[in-house]
Amino acid sequence: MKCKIQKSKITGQIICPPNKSYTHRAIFLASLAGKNSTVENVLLSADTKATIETCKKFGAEIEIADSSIIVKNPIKIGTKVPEIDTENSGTTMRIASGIASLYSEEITLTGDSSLQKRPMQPLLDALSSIGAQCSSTDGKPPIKIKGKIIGGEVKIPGNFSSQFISSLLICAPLTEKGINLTIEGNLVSKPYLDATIATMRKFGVTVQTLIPYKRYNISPQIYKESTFTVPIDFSSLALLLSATVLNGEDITIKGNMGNLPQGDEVFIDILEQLGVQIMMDDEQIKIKSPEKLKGGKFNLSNSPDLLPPLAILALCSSGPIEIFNVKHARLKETDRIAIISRELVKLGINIQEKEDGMILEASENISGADLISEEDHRLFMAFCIAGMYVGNCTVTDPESVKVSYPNFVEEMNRMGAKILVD
Ligand SMILES: O=C(O)C1=C[C@@H](OP(=O)(O)O)[C@@H](O)[C@H](O)C1
Ligand SMILES: C=C(OP(=O)(O)O)C(=O)O
Repeated sequence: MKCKIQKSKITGQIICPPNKSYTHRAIFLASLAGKNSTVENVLLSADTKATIETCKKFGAEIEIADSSIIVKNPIKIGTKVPEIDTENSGTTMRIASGIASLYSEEITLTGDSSLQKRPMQPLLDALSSIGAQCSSTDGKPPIKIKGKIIGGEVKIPGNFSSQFISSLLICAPLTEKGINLTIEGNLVSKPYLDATIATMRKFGVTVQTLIPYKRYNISPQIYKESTFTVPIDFSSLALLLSATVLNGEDITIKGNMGNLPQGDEVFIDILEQLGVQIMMDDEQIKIKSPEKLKGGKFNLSNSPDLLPPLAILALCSSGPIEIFNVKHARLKETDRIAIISRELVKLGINIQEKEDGMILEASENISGADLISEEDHRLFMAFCIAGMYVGNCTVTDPESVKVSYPNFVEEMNRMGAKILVD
């Protein structure tokens, strides 16, 4: 499928969707805690439904009521678990692998064709070092894990994905000895580790930070019942803000900002650096954009999901936008550095692709094109927003939005966008 996009302006109010990363974490931890643990304001999307289904396969009994989920009975470690399919969700696959290693029976975890290209080996090596038997084809899903891990000293490289470390942190308290974790080299996507630790704390488990982003100790503990409220998603907010900069007239974005760590909050600073004025409080955000942005250099090591919404802002920048330190964006649903470089050039943006990022500068000749989003939700949404600015575009794979922002197209059209799904 693809959609046709005409030049269009959006206006009015929009509610930012709930956070995907916190929804995943809270569902897993509520499922480990049980006893009517509740997650409120959940994001119900394909990825988070994959997490709910995964927890059910681990034996949890979960009820969905409007925008909440309630865990009636917890994950039963030790029961027979059927094959788990985490579909397109890297977060589900990585966190579920840690939980699977707590079982003595072999568990198979698989995913869709995109997930089958994403790395797992560093996590499998770490789990193997404390007693799991793991196998895979080429270090990628499908994988088989047979525990059970007993805990102890674990080392893991930090330069692929913070999700491996989140996975180890989450299963650590349920091991016999607990885990002493050392992260080797520079850790990418650091704020996601803070998000994991903050969620664990809300479910009654303490992580002892010996050296931030380097060494952690987690003693044996149990997850306690809790009620967790999910804040808005700053990665989705970044897309809405880019849409507002490029195409917005008097937009108010609403939602509970919360006070939990979210690395993608840095998009607000990035916009300010580009020359945008921000007016925000705990419940809403409005912006005022200049005719042309200033351009600048941006380190996205801690916030790789900002790459698509930032890259499209080159369309209205007078100076170049340079993005660096985000090589790990090549390991997402697609190689986002390669696909953005390949596609945005079709609109008339000059792009210099680098191993760890890119430099983008709009040419004099911006014009519509047929963009291929390779079924990557963040690329689809960013390309649509670019299409609304440029006009006369088509973008493939509108159904991919189900992963993180299921009503994105409807919401944009409600506000005045002209996105026609074929
Ligand atoms: O833990 C998480 O919720 C996530 C961590 C990040 O991945 P990496 O740590 O692999 O960079 C991010 O890109 C992803 O969208 C969600
Ligand atoms: C990379 C992403 O998620 P995941 O790793 O969970 O697939 C994303 O949402 O951009």
